[in-house]
Amino acid sequence: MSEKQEIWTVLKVLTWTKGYLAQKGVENARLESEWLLCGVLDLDRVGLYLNFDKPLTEAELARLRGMVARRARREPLQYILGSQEFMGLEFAVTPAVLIPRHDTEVLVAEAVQRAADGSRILDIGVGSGCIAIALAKVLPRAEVMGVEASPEALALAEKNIEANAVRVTLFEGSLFEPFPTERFDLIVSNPPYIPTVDLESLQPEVRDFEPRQALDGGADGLDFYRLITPAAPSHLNPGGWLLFEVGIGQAAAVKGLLERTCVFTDIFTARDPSGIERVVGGRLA
Ligand SMILES: C[S@@+](CC[C@H](N)C(=O)[O-])C[C@H]1O[C@@H](n2cnc3c(N)ncnc32)[C@H](O)[C@@H]1O
Repeated sequence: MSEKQEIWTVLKVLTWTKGYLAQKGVENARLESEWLLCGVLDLDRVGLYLNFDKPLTEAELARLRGMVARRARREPLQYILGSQEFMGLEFAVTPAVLIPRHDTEVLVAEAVQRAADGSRILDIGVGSGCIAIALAKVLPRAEVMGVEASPEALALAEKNIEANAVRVTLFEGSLFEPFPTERFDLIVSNPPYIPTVDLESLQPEVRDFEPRQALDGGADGLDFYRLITPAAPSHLNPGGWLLFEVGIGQAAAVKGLLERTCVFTDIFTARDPSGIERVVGGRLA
């Protein structure tokens, strides 16, 4: 987009942006360009299509240029636009939190099936708050709590709780630290689970922008499952459930961790829409 007096219509900008982002290695460059333009013009995609002939103002072009430059550096679209949809809810996101993934909706769905409306629920590693907030929305009488080690993530999760008008209580700390004697009916966690050696080969959007603290699961990616699983029984009510999201190829190992405690029954795995075993859970006997 040069500075000279050219008329930059929505369609022309869209075509240019798509080509530029594709050249920079951005997948789905056309769709992402549409989302960026929607963000700048405050339109939905239908509105964008209906305004293909509309020229952008200088201010709109300047704003778009900034956003396109960020995306070309492979910053995730969601950080640029500042939000991500999850379970039909809107979540503010910043580089302080992992961007909620649709695969994580499987964990929420499995949790909802096992919770009662009055359940006491703990989400370990709340991040943006997507899991805890979705659970509180579906189970409005549940007592939902979340623990998070990052104060910046906690501050954002608080905003998302308010914006989604749910009741979730947050605690700063590591794993069960804020709850020495508390027991829950359901403990859920999508912990960091990327093996440390794999971090450098992640796509740039993840490797260079999402928080390490949300990704690094230790040498084999299983550190958090090893910490949480043996500690969970003393924080669960009898019959209470422990449910994890797991990374690709980790389900068998995490299932093994639950089995080795000898106190979990009804151990199960659940697949995401791509057929990958994404959730592992068990019930305290
Ligand atoms: C994979 S992210 C999941 C975030 C969110 N629950 C989601 O599903 O999108 C893991 C989260 O755990 C947090 N975390 C890392 N170590 C922790 C610890 N020791 N105690 C509590 N939270 C921790 C990270 O800061 C991050 O927000």
